[in-house]
Amino acid sequence: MKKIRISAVSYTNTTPFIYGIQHTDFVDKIELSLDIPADCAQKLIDDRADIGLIPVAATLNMPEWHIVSDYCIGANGAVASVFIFSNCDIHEVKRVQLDPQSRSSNNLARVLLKNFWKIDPELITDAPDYATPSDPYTAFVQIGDRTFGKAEQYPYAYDLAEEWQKFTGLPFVFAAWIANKPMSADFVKEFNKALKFGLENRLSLFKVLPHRNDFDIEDYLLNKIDYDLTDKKREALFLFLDLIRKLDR
Ligand SMILES: C=C(O[C@@H]1C=C(C(=O)O)C=C[C@H]1O)C(=O)O
Repeated sequence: MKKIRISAVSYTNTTPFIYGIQHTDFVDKIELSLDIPADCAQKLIDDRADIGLIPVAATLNMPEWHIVSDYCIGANGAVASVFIFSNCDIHEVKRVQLDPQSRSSNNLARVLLKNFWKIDPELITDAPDYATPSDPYTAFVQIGDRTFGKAEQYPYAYDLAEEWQKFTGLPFVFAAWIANKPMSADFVKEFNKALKFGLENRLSLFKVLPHRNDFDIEDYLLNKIDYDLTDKKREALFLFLDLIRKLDR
């Protein structure tokens, strides 16, 4: 039988899922690749993968997509790894550099700038001085492991899941397991079982993950990343997609 091709995010927040996939029989049925979020999305769009843990914002560029799991990369309040880092208050920011690895959080930043903070700074993609702007009024979006330990290094660090919750009262979904074609109910059931196994064994995973003095990885994977794709998170996902569609209007 042809193996299902799965592309997952290469960040620490995905390691419980990878652990589950690699420690169950499910591993024999699939071909797994680890990619940055923007590439997970592109592989699914180009049909170089069948399922991806993809940034939800990328679904706006897909003619067909199906959520194939009860789990996601989400947060209920602060997520601790998605920020706008700035040297001045957000209301004084003149330019925002976007993160080349992100699709969801760049759009979340745009949604919040327009609708919550009600400001209109210039947005910069692929800045040559990305993440090290010398101009004090230039802030930057950053996601994933590269943010670990950085919140204390900047006078202003806006956690975008926390700001989204202040704005909407809702949790947030950054990435979900999405297929570009229908998957059988049996496959989905087995997939969920493997992911659940990984989540239930996070304590075993901590024994092999590298320890950091400047960031509490255990707290991050147990309490900050919220993996259940609940009804409230689905509501947030569709509201987010709607707000992105309205951005340029
Ligand atoms: C919370 C996070 O969610 C990530 C954010 C994404 C994005 O902004 O496109 C995509 C995948 C997620 O892994 C994170 O990695 O820090």
